[in-house]
Amino acid sequence: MAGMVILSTAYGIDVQPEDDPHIDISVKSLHAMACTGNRGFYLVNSLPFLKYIPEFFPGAGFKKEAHEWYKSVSIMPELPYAFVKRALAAGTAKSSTASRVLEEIEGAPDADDQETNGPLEIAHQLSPGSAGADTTVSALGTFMLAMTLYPDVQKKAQAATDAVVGQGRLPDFSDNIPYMDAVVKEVLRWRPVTPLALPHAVTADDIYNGYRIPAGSVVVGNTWAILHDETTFGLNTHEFIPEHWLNKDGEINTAMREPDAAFGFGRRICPGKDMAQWSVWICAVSILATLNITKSVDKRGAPIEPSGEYTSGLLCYPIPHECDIVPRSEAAQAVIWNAVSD
Ligand code: HEM
Repeated sequence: MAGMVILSTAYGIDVQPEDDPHIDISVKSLHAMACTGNRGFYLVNSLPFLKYIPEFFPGAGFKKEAHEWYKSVSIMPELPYAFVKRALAAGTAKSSTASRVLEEIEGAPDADDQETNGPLEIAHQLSPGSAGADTTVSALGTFMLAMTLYPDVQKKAQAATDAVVGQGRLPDFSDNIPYMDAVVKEVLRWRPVTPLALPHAVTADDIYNGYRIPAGSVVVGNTWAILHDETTFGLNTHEFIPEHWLNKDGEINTAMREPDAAFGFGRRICPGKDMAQWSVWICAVSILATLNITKSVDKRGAPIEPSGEYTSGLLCYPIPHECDIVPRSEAAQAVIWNAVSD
């Protein structure tokens, strides 16, 4: 779903339900980024001369991986770019970010300037749209985990949703449900998708807390620490508590420090952050309006506890867990059937 929304908005691509080449290549590339994005994950990050050792050398397995991953990461921007170019030429392109950018560039006076508008450069600038797919999937996985582990939060969120939406329809973006806004923010805070954000480089010499940071140094924003800081969020930051984001009137507290820390920092902050939060919001609120999520039970009737474990890397995903998902009522079931048959 996340990949479909992003590829359709960014490139006007209708994703195939199965074995879609754009999704496949994004999954492979994002896996590569997840494995390599954290600074220091590979020894070659700290000892750059290691990149010159031959591939057959003991301990040089990273070079083989790099070769494989390089292929997917290079194709990822080119594939959807070629799709849009073909569609524009054939007059079949749907309106998308890429089609609009390309049309604009083609009409510009310096359209032939390969230095600034080379196809690959454009493709690379557009490509990170795929960055949103896996990150959104991870956040939705965390949402399902939180709902399984925190039934009281689930009930509260359902009550808040019912009070606005009622029983006979699915929620939509016009529904103002601050508690659900807080649930989404808490999903991104409790288990941030990129706990160490993305490494940045310092552009000019700097001094911070008495430490000299020369230009060019790599700095890593500790998203996890920022989002678990009790001086900002109050107590129990290791628990899933949407109230961390609410003021005493039950509205989103707009005075929070670094409310978007889950999306990185500075000029390179995630440009898809609004789309991401609204994508997670509409999924979460639609799920809670119609379905109950509970822990599965084993043969003896004992609840199966989710491990709560995550993968490690640049992007972290919850390890899949068992849970039971059932319609909340016959009315909810009818709403689901109507939505599916539309
Ligand atoms: C829950 C979902 C998401 C999370 C947690 C997330 C998080 C991040 C983070 C931490 C960064 C690095 C920022 C930095 O360097 O400081 C980033 C970059 C980026 N994200 Fe997202 N993201 C999400 C969804 C999306 C979506 C939906 C899109 C696009 C539709 C998107 C597009 C991008 C792009 C293009 C960049 C690179 C920006 C740059 O380097 O200038 N992301 N994201």
